[in-house]
Amino acid sequence: MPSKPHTLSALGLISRLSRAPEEHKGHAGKVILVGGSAGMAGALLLAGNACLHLGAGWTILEMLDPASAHADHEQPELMIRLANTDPKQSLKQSLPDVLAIGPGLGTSHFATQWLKACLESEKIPLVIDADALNLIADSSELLNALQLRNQHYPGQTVLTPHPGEAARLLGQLISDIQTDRVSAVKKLVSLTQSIVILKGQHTLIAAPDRDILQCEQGNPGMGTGGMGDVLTGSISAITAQGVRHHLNLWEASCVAVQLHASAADSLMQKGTGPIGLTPSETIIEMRTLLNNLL
Ligand SMILES: NC(=O)C1=CN([C@@H]2O[C@H](COP(=O)(O)OP(=O)(O)OC[C@H]3O[C@@H](n4cnc5c(N)ncnc54)[C@H](OP(=O)(O)O)[C@@H]3O)[C@@H](O)[C@H]2O)[C@@H](O)CC1
Ligand SMILES: Nc1ncnc2c1ncn2[C@@H]1O[C@H](COP(=O)(O)OP(=O)(O)O)[C@@H](O)[C@H]1O
Repeated sequence: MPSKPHTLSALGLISRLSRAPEEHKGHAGKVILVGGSAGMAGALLLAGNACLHLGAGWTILEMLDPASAHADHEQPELMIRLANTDPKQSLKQSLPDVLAIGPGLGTSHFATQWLKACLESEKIPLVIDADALNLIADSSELLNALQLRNQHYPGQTVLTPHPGEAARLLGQLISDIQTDRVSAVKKLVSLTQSIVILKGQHTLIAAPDRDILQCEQGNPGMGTGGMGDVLTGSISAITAQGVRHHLNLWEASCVAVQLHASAADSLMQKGTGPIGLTPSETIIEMRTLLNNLL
């Protein structure tokens, strides 16, 4: 991998998501997103809303918090259910095209069981975010399971750490990560053998045997809780459509990162931000940009 990253330029791939007249929801794929423990249901709802608005055929939320596991009247399209106490069995029955775990997941024993089941799941794309990354940082058993998954199914797992999560994974300080982000993303790839999206200003995307790419879009208006959850839902939706529209997880991740940051820039140009720019507004702007680029 060269030390100077190339510029991310992935929006041209969006035309592959164009829909033929006969297509139905089965062609857009089924996504299961796991997270939403007590007090953090919003994180999973944001990821779910992004997934729905970016085009997944079915969006299913496995919500860990019983008090939040009910239909959302604002967004009844989301299939929200209480996370099953037998995650392995649940995943076997649901047959998702894409799995994502982390937004608002927490670090409970139940959260760990779900993460284990996701890491041991069959060969489907897996997005790992937020607390799921923190759990891996704290457990050599989970890290081994992640490495093993990548040995069996290379290119099927993407991690989306912000600098805080990256620091925990590498056992470094956030300041070390930010001083040399290219070196940090290389270390994360080497440690996990995954596709890695190191978020923050000038997000980096890297993977084994690929050039490192740097996103030139984005702005500090994106510094609002929930913005990363939107990215997780977006990667999942684009990957799910990619299964039948010839976009792999790497390509879908590149598209989602650039679309996410470009939507935030577009909103800022219109005066919706940087101050007060919300993740929910960003989802709707991403949908508009995506449809304009088909
Ligand atoms: N509506 C909801 O329910 C929401 C729920 N959420 C859920 O909350 C859970 C906790 O997740 P979290 O990310 O808020 O806290 P955490 O992992 O402790 O890291 C924060 C620290 O990391 C750093 N840092 C981050 N970005 C950085 C950057 N660009 N550049 C540099 N540093 C950066 C920074 O450290 P500092 O610089 O302050 O030392 C910051 O303080 C998780 O499950 C999540 O899904 C959220 O999604 C929000 C919406
Ligand atoms: N100054 C910035 N410039 C560009 N992008 C930013 C900036 N600050 C935050 N972002 C982006 O916003 C998102 C924040 O994600 P994250 O920290 O995981 O949020 P949360 O955990 O609250 O959902 C990431 O995509 C990150 O790249």
